[in-house]
Amino acid sequence: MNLHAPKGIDVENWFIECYRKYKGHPMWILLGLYKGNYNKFFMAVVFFFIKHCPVWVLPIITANIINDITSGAPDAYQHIFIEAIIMVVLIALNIPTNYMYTRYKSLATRYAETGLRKALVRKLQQLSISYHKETQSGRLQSKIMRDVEAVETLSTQMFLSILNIALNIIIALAVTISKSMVVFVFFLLTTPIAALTMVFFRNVMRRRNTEFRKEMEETSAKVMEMVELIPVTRAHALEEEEVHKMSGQLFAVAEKGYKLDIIQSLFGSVGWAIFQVFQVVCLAFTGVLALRAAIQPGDITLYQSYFSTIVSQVSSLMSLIPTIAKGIESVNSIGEVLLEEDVEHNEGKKKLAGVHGDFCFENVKFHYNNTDKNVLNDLNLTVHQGETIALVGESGAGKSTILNLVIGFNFATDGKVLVDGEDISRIDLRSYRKHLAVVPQTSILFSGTIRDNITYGIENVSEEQLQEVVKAANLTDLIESLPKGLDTMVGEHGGKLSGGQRQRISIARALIRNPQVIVLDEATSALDSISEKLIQEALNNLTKGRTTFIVAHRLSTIRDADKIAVIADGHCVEYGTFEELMALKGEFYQMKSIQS
Ligand SMILES: Nc1ncnc2c1ncn2[C@@H]1O[C@H](COP(=O)(O)OP(=O)(O)OP(=O)(O)O)[C@@H](O)[C@H]1O
Repeated sequence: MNLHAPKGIDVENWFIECYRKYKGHPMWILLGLYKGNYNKFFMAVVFFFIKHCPVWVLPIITANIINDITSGAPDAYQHIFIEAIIMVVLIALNIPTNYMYTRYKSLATRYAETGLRKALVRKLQQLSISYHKETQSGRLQSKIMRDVEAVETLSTQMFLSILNIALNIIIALAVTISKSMVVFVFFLLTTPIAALTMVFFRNVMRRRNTEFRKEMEETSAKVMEMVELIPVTRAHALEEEEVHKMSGQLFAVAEKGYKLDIIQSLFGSVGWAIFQVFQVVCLAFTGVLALRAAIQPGDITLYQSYFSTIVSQVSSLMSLIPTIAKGIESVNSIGEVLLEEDVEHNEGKKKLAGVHGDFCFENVKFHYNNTDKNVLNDLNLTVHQGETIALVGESGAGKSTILNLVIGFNFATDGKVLVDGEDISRIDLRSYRKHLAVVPQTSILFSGTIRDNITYGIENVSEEQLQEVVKAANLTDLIESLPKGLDTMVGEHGGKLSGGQRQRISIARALIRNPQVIVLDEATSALDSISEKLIQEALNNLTKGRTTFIVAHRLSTIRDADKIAVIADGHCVEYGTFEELMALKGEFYQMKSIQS
């Protein structure tokens, strides 16, 4: 395939620059997206012109042939023969030129489409985690797929459909002017009325169609709900009531459908009839002109055909308006992401060759962007290399927020978080995170094999290394019980595995990176004692000798931790070992008593 980047252009950066440069001018942006591809568009236009020739030439040749017949000239046979040959050649040319037209058009638009999607994908990878938390993933997905497609449609409409329409109209009018000024004026007067009438009827039908579609969508949602509710309905013996409720909805759809059928048939036939009446008026008008010898009889078919072309092209042009509006909306919607400034900046910051694992929170204050309320308030905490610190506290106390500061997803709004004495906000986070592993509360697996999920992002992992990690994460029994072992597909989001198994794969993923720092948000879901033991052993292997931050829920984790920090009101209210805090008989002691 010849789908390659235009020479000398860094497409992804250019797209962002283009959006910045032409902000607020979607049509310029649209043009800019095709930089480097204009020659392909030009070629597409040339081939389009050739391929489309028969449409314009056929009415002329038909008229000429009729005129030849009616004139009874001696060389009429010869003329008919030559004109037929010209027509056949033009028709035959349509096949190769159509191929060339599609090829050039597709190469230009598909490349821009892919480039735009790639620029969006890269931008999503750069945007801050806060941005992603605040933005619905469905909306972002729709921008990458649907909006880019709408932009592609818009380009095709703007550069080719409109060109097609314009050429059709211009050529029809030009030929008409060259042959008869009277018919040209007739066209000018009647076409707008005919086209507007057609658009009016088309729009009414489209509106009715939309209403019907919405009713259908609502019905389908209700059917889904009914099916999901069947066990509850059955348990309460409410089957008849449900059938009654559903049948009301089904009749409502049927009624809307009936009205739609009637209106469509009525408006469809009225629209058709009006158009035909205009055609008849045109026929009668040109017929009278032919009778008065103002035009040749054969030209009647030519004008009939051009009149029909012009009216349908003008109404198509009007129908394009909603698609164009939707496309412009999509150009802007993509810009919202490409121009978003909430990105992680690493350029020029200190790159870390290694991480020792000492952390220090100095008077850290933190509030989320969308609120002024401090979640962390003068938090002070020191964690030494190799220590495991368990963060405990009530729900909403700020434990996960602390983990986010350790990962560098968020930064202190006041105070400092130091990593090996270096302010984390001055560190190139990509270099820092190479030495960090995160085990989230809900293990995130992707559809692929267990092996892919464990080695995610790491190349050249030896089989011995992998086996070691599998053993340390307590996965040996699970892997051996599967016919395909490590190469078993885990299903979408690891759906074929249990929660405990997914968690151990997450732990193995962390282990294989051999990190110096571990960030662990323990799962809150209850596990049976065997599962809990397997995970605890795996965790012990993982955290050994590494600085570990744990949001702890399990008694065993809290006991094993080197230090426990009790978080309340945004700061650390108690700090010490399990025994020390129990002896203190303070907040931690109370929490433990309630849990017990
Ligand atoms: N993105 C956000 N925007 C605004 N407020 C947030 C955001 N994320 C968390 N918060 C708020 O910050 C506070 C601390 O949340 P955090 O998730 O750190 O608590 P937690 O101690 O981890 O709670 P849990 O144990 O329930 O997970 C809560 O009041 C929460 O509502």
